[in-house]
Amino acid sequence: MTDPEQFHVYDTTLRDGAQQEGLSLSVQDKLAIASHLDELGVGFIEGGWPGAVPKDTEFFRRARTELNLKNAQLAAFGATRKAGTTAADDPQVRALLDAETPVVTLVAKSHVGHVERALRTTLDENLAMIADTVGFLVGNGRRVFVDAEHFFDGYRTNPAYALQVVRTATEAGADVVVLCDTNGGMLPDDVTATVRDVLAQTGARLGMHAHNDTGCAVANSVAAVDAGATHVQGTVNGTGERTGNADLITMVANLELKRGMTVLPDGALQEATRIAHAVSELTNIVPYSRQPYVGASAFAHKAGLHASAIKVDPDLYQHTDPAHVGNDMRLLVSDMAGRASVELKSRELGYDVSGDRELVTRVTQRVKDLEAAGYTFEAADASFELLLREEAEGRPSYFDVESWRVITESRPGGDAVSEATVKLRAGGERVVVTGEGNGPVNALDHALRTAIGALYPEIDKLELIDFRVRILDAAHGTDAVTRVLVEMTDGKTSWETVGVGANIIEASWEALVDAVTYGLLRQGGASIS
Ligand SMILES: CC(=O)SCCNC(=O)CCNC(=O)[C@H](O)C(C)(C)COP(=O)(O)OP(=O)(O)OC[C@H]1O[C@@H](n2cnc3c(N)ncnc32)[C@H](O)[C@@H]1OP(=O)(O)O
Ligand SMILES: CC(=O)C(=O)O
Repeated sequence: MTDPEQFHVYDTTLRDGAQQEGLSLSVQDKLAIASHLDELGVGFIEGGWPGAVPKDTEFFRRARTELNLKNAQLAAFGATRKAGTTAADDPQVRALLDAETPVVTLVAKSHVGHVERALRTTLDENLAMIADTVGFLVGNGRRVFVDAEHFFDGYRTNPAYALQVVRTATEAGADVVVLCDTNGGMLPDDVTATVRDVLAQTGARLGMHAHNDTGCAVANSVAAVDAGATHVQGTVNGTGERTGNADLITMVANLELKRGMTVLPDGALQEATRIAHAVSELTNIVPYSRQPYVGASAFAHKAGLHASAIKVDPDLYQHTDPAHVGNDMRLLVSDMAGRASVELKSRELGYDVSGDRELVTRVTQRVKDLEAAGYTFEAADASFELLLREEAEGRPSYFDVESWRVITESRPGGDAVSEATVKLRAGGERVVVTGEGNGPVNALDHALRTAIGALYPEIDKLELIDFRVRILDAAHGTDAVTRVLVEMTDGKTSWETVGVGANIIEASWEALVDAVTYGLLRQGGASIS
């Protein structure tokens, strides 16, 4: 790895990332996220604004004893002192010292319009606030980074003043002046030109803090590095105020894999997918499947022609090896599949069908026909696997359904209840059972479990965890064809199946029977119907 001092990866998930609408992190969440960030190997973790946000004050207090950081240093974030006072007398500056972090990052105004209208002070007093606050913190043993807020807009409006801010901060002892695209309106060429200029005119160590309002936060950060910045700020998964901050993971992956830099400890980038998902869990944000590098779809291939080239060499349709970021290639089978897609998907599921061209052609055609009728296999691997087995060697059969029936009754003053009757043959016996439930699918599930439970006790381990219904032809109203996807788990892993029918219960039953059949197959139960 490059000396972490020469290039700073600075994470602000816990501060600017937490400024995202809808996100509220507890102190415990923040401590857990900080541990993940440290594992990712970032050099600095900005924990929050002590003295302004009570949870952040508490975070720094607990971090002293509860965090055992191996790679990162903690940074406390805050503002320059108030106008007309001194840093030593400003309680918010004191709170930064009280956080007891090795690093303090100060936000400072660098745009004349903001000094005059938001801070409502003079340009000279703003420079004095910067010099005094940086000097006071450095004098108290802190390493100081200065976030020059609205720098790029400020540089356009009054470049001389923006440069004065950079010089003032540096002369007062700031290690890095971070140029902030606070409103996120920049494009990469603006950033490159500005960073080059500022570097040439000040010689200061520069960093970049980008927001994503033009969709260019990562590109702007890379452009800043290309122009000479040696400190980048971002948030895991790109959370942050408005449209978010530069996604730190995309940014470091680009720097390592596209620019050939080594900005994380050896092997850390391979943990990126796991850590991005762990942070999604802790922030309670559903992972974004199309997220570059680490999203579930980042290396998922759907088009048949892509699959046919990938069969020869995955690099033909991938910009990098997913293993570099701990992700996996996936093949999706759908109506856009060709034989190569079916062959590679089968291999992914553990079946080598490469020698059986006829089988592959048959399966491909059935997938296309079924998709035309409303099925979708890309989200239902288990149904695809059952179809493959059916074509290859016959469907595993644990029970043969003769018929089913379900009624739903509404009783005055109570909730509606459903009762299902299922007739089937299993283990050489004909079984007729009933089951009750709070809805028709629940009642059918109970009846099926009762019918085969004695023969296949492993069914107890199987649990339905998700049930999604989609109307395929909404123009038909209640006549429309329905698609049901169900997800089942055995506690270790989960699988999805699909059912389609004009009747919602028929579609659900088909998906349920597939899910149970696949579950029994996974449990290794002998097929004895
Ligand atoms: C670009 C960024 O994302 S920076 C990070 C922003 N983060 C946050 O704002 C989250 C935490 N913020 C807070 O808890 C509160 O807003 C506080 C404690 C900072 C300030 O709260 P309050 O004193 O109640 O005032 P309010 O939120 O209305 O802000 C206005 C005050 O901040 C001052 N101010 C505004 N921007 C800055 C700045 N960059 N540096 C210093 N002071 C500033 C204004 O001059 C005004 O001060 P005044 O009341 O003395 O005139
Ligand atoms: C400092 C900061 O968060 C910004 O300027 O966007």
